[in-house]
Formats: sequence, C-alpha cells, structure tokens
Amino acid sequence: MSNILKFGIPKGSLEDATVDLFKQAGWKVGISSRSYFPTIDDDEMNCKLIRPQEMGKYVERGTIDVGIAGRDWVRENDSDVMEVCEMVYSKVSRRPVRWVLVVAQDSKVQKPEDLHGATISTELVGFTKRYFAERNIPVTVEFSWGATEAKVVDGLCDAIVEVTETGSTIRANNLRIVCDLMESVPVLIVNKASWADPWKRAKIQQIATLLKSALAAEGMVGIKMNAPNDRVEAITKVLPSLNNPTVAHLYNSDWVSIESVLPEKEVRRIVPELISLGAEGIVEYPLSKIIQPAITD
Ligand SMILES: Nc1ncnc2c1ncn2[C@@H]1O[C@H](COP(=O)(O)OP(=O)(O)OP(=O)(O)O)[C@@H](O)[C@H]1O
Ligand SMILES: O=P(O)(O)OC[C@H]1O[C@H](OP(=O)(O)OP(=O)(O)O)[C@H](O)[C@@H]1O
Ligand SMILES: [Mg+2]
Repeated sequence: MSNILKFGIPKGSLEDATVDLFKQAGWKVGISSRSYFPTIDDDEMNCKLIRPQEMGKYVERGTIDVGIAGRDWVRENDSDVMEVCEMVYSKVSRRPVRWVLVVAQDSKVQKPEDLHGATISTELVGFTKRYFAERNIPVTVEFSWGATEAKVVDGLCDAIVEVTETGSTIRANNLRIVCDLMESVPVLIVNKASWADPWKRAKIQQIATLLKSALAAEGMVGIKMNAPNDRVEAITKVLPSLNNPTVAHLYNSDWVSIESVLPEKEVRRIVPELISLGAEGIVEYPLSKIIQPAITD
C-alpha cells in the first residue's frame, strides 16, 4: 500500500491564504463549494478542511497526521501535538494577529485592573480566564459565538477579548484597544506517532520546507549586473544580500558578474548607486522560493 499523509487545511479565516501559500510552494489545492475534502495534486497527500479550533484535537487523536491552525487555538485546547514550525501569515497580511482587550470608545476602562467585577465576552475563554486570574482581577468571562465586537457596542458586556489583524472591525464599531494580550501565527502541528514514522516525517519536512521557502521569497527579488573588476569592492559594499553577493568572472574579459538577493523595495534606492559605481546590464528577476532548511528534528 502506498504511503499517504493526511493533512488538515484550516477552514475559515486562514483558508484562502493557506491555499495560496500551497500554490506558491508548488501544490495545487482545489476547494469546491460545500465540499470539505479539498483536492491536491500530490498522490501522497489527502486533505480535509477542519476548523482551526478543532485542528489540535483531530491531530492529537490521529484522525489526521498534520495540519495548520493558529497557535492561539492549539494553546487554548492544550492539544498534545508537536509544533513543527510557525509560519507568519494571516487572513489578508503577512503579519501575526493580535488578541486584544477592547472596550467601547467612551468607556472609563484604561487598564485591565479597571475591569474588577466586569463581564468579558470572548471566543477564547480559557486564555482570558487565565489572564485575569493570574493578575487577581475577578471577572466573569462569557463565551461568544462570534460577532463579539457587537456585544460591547450594545452594552451586553463591559469588554471583549478579540482577535484583530487590520483593526478595521474595531474601528468600524467605534471601539478602543485597552492593551495587547498575545500574538498568534499559524503553526504546522503533527501527531506524535506520525512524526515518529520516518516516511511521514520526511514528507512533513518536505512540505514545511517548501511552505516556509515560499513565505521567505515574498517581497524578495534577485538582481544581477556586470561591472569592471576594479569596481567589485565598491559595488559589493553597497549591495544588500542574504549572505554575500556572488561574483563570477565573465569569459575572456576582465569584467565580472555580480548577483544578489534583496528586498524588492530596496531596488529603487540601490539602482542609481549601482549605475554611478559602474554597474551595467542590471537585471532584476522574481523569486518564487528562498529555500532554507525549515525544520530540525
Ligand atoms: N483576520 C483574521 N481574523 C480572525 N482570525 C484570523 C485572522 N487572520 C488569521 N486568523 C486566525 O484564524 C484562526 C481563526 O479562524 P476562524 O476561521 O475561526 O476565523 P474567524 O474569522 O472566526 O472565522 P469565521 O468567519 O468562520 O468566524 C485563528 O487561529 C486566528 O488567529
Ligand atoms: O482586525 P480585522 O482585520 O478587522 O479582523 C478581525 C476580525 O475578523 C474576525 O471576524 P469574523 O469575520 O470571523 O466575524 P465573527 O466575529 O462573526 O467571527 C475576527 O473575529 C475579528 O472580528
Ligand atoms: Mg470569527
């Protein structure tokens, strides 16, 4: 029987971003309307759509070998799984999300201690209870099924603990952040027995490496130019690079080719400098992956 890795794709906020990331990494994941079993162009993988809130449970039980979910929910459920690596992306950006303590704009609350005796609504009940208990602030924490921001606007609670990425929901509801409570990023989690299986571990390492490489290449480009030999020192001094630029001799010439990888947004700043230092034939090219060994055992 051939080997198959069962992979959980997070349904909801992280779904589209995860499918896009797989595409950049070299896998086509297809999700058709109402089906919870995405297709993938890899005979060694089977995918399932699972809510991030439940990913830890199904990975822990071995229903699936591995999955991606926000670290917030893996911690909240205290799932007995191994974290292979983290990947910094959210629904719309490449930044972590923040769990924040939020009140109505005109609330008197300025710090968590001001919520003594208050009612707080949140999806992340365990974390919120712990946060206030550790600070000896007595509060009532109520579970919210979503649309949490509306509850503090309506006065159904005194404060909420909610996740924010762009901040637009908080702004749109005229709310105010009291303080940040924690950050979260998606993590690749694996069942311990699956990690102990050499074939599965190698497959997971392959996937993790390529997903991380695709993220690492975002916003990065390659640049290449020719220059006279005596300009190499000056050019390499100003040229950003991952490690050091590559310098190769041009055939039958005392010119060299210089190559480097740098953030795309630096190119416009560096190009006039490169030209004034004698670089010619400058080309920029896109990068789809910067491959780094993502995982240690
Ligand atoms: N912009 C975002 N809003 C909410 N959660 C996000 C966002 N970006 C990333 N996440 C992560 O997604 C996970 C929550 O996923 P979930 O699908 O429950 O989001 P949701 O926005 O509540 O979805 P739904 O629209 O189904 O209510 C968490 O781990 C969270 O950290
Ligand atoms: O800071 P922002 O970029 O605005 O994103 C954060 C918002 O997105 C999610 O809401 P969702 O759309 O899931 O609605 P819900 O509250 O009904 O779950 C989350 O619960 C926040 O409300
Ligand atoms: Mg939600």
